[in-house]
Amino acid sequence: MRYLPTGEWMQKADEYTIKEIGIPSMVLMERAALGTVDVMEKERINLSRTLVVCGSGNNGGDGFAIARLLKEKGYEVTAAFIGREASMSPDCRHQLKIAEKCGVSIVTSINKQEYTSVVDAVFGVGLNRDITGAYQETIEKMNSLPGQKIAVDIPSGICSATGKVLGVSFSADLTVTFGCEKLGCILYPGHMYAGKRITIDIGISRKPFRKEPSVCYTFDKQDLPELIPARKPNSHKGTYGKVLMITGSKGMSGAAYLSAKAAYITGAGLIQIYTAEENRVILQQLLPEAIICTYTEYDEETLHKLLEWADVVCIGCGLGRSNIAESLVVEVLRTVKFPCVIDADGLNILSTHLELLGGRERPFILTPHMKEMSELLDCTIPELVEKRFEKAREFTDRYGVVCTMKDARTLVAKWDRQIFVNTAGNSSMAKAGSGDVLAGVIAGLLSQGLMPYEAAVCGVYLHACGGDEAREVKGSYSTLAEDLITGVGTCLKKTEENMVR
Ligand SMILES: NC(=O)C1=CN([C@@H]2O[C@H](COP(=O)(O)OP(=O)(O)OC[C@H]3O[C@@H](n4cnc5c(N)ncnc54)[C@H](OP(=O)(O)O)[C@@H]3O)[C@@H](O)[C@H]2O)[C@@H](O)CC1
Ligand SMILES: [K+]
Repeated sequence: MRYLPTGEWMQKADEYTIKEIGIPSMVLMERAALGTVDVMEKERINLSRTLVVCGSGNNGGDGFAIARLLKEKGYEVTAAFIGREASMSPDCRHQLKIAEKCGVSIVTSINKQEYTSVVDAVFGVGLNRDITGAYQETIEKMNSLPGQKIAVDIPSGICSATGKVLGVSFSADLTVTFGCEKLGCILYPGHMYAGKRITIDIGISRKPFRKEPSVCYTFDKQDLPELIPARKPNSHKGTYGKVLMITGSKGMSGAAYLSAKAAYITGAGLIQIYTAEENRVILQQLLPEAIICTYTEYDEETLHKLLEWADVVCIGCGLGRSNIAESLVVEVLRTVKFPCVIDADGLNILSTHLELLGGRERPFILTPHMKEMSELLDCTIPELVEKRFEKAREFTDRYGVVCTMKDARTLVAKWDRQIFVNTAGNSSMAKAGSGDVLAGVIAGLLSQGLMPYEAAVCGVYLHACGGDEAREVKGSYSTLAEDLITGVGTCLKKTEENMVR
C-alpha cells in the first residue's frame, strides 16, 4: 500500500523529518532536485535549453537547485524568478544565491526565447488560495510555450487535497513528486494536469501518516497477493462459503446473472439466487452452477430459510422497487447478522429506511454510486462531489457500515479506518452492469472469509484491475460487464501464478 497525503499532511511529514529525525531541509531539497534531474534524463526530456520557473516558497527553492544541477551537467538553463522577493522562504533565498554564484542565468520574467523544456517550480504543496493576477498570467504563458512540460512535486494550480484547479494550472507532461504522490494528483481534474507521474524517495518519513484517519491510501498490483484470500489444499465447496444473492426482477435477469457469476469467478463456493419466477429458466441456462429459487409474491418463511442457509448475502442488483423488493430489503436488513452487500435498488430502498442501519456496527457493505450516495445522505451530487471525503466519513461514522462510494476514483470508508482511494481501472468500466460485477466480487471475497472492510477494499481494487485486464483485450469502447468478470479471473490467475513463483 502507499499513502496519498494532502499537501497539508505532506508538510507535516516534511516538518517531522526535519525537526524530529534531524535531516536538514536543504538536504531534502538537494535530494529532490537531484532526483528530478535524474528522472528527467531517464524520461529522455530534451533538456538542451531549459527554462525553470521558480516561485518564492520551497518549491521555488527546488527549482533553483534543479537549474544549478542542469547547468553543472552542461545544459543551457535559465531560471526565472517570478515570486515576491519579500515572501521568499529562507531555503529558496539560499538556493537562489547558490544558483547565482554557480553562474545560472537568472531573469525575472519569461522571455520570448524558445525552450526545449519548461520546468514548473512556482507553487508546490504550499498553494493555499486561487491563483490570480501576474501569477495567473505567468502560468498561462508557461502553458503556451513550446517544449516539454515538467512539474516539480505537483502542477502549480492543483489543490493537493481535492484535485481542483485553483484559478489556473500548469499542464504537465511529467510530474516528479517527492515522497508520496499527493491526493490532488489522483483525483480529477488534477490527475489530467499531472501527465505521467513519477514518485521519488527523498528521505521524508511516512511515520506521521500511520493511523492518521484523515490520510488516504491506495494499492498497487504488487499488493494483490496480500489482499486476496488464500485457497486451502484440503478444501471443498463448503470451505468457500454459501452466498445468497437476492437480485434481479422481471426483465432484469442480467444483474442477477452478472453479480452471481462475478462471485463465482472470485472464488465463492456455492451461490443461490433468490429472484422473480420470470428469471428462473434464463438464469438456469446462463449459470447452471447456481441454485435458483424464485418468488411470485413476498414469502417471509422462504426468505428466512434461505438466510439460515447462507453465510453471506448480496441484495439489490436489478431487484427493482416493487413492494416485494421493499419487503425483502427491509426484512433482510432487520434480521441479518452475517455480512451483507447492499447494492443498487437495495440502496434506493434503504435510503427511505435508514433507521434499519441502527447505528451499531453491523457487517454491511454499501456500494452506492454518487447519485445513490447523494440520496442516502439527502444532499445534492455537487455537494457530495465537493466534500466526498467528509461525507463518506460522516456517513460511516454515523451508521458503522462500510461504504464504497463508486466514481472514477472509488473510495472505501469505515469509521475506524483510513479511506482507501482506488487508483486502478479505466473508462471502459463506465458501463451498465459494472456495479453488479463489483457487488458480486465483494460477496465472493466475503464468502471466502474476508472481513467486510477488507472485502470491500480488495473487491474494489480487484474489480478495477479486472477492468484494466478487460481493456487490454477489448479496448475502452467495447468492454462489457461480462468482460470485466473475465478480467477479474485473469487478474486472479496472474496473482496466483506470482504467488506460486
Ligand atoms: N523542507 C521542505 O519542506 C521541503 C519542501 N520541498 C518542496 O517545497 C514545496 C513546499 O514548499 P512551501 O511549503 O514553501 O510552499 P510552496 O508550494 O513553495 O508555496 C508557498 C509560497 O507560495 C505562496 N502562495 C501560495 N498560494 C499562492 C497563491 N494562490 N498566489 C500567490 N502566492 C501563493 C505563499 O505565499 P503566502 O501564502 O505566504 O503569501 C508562499 O510564498 C514542496 O511542494 C516541495 O516542492 C522539497 O524541497 C522537500 C523539502
Ligand atoms: K510545481
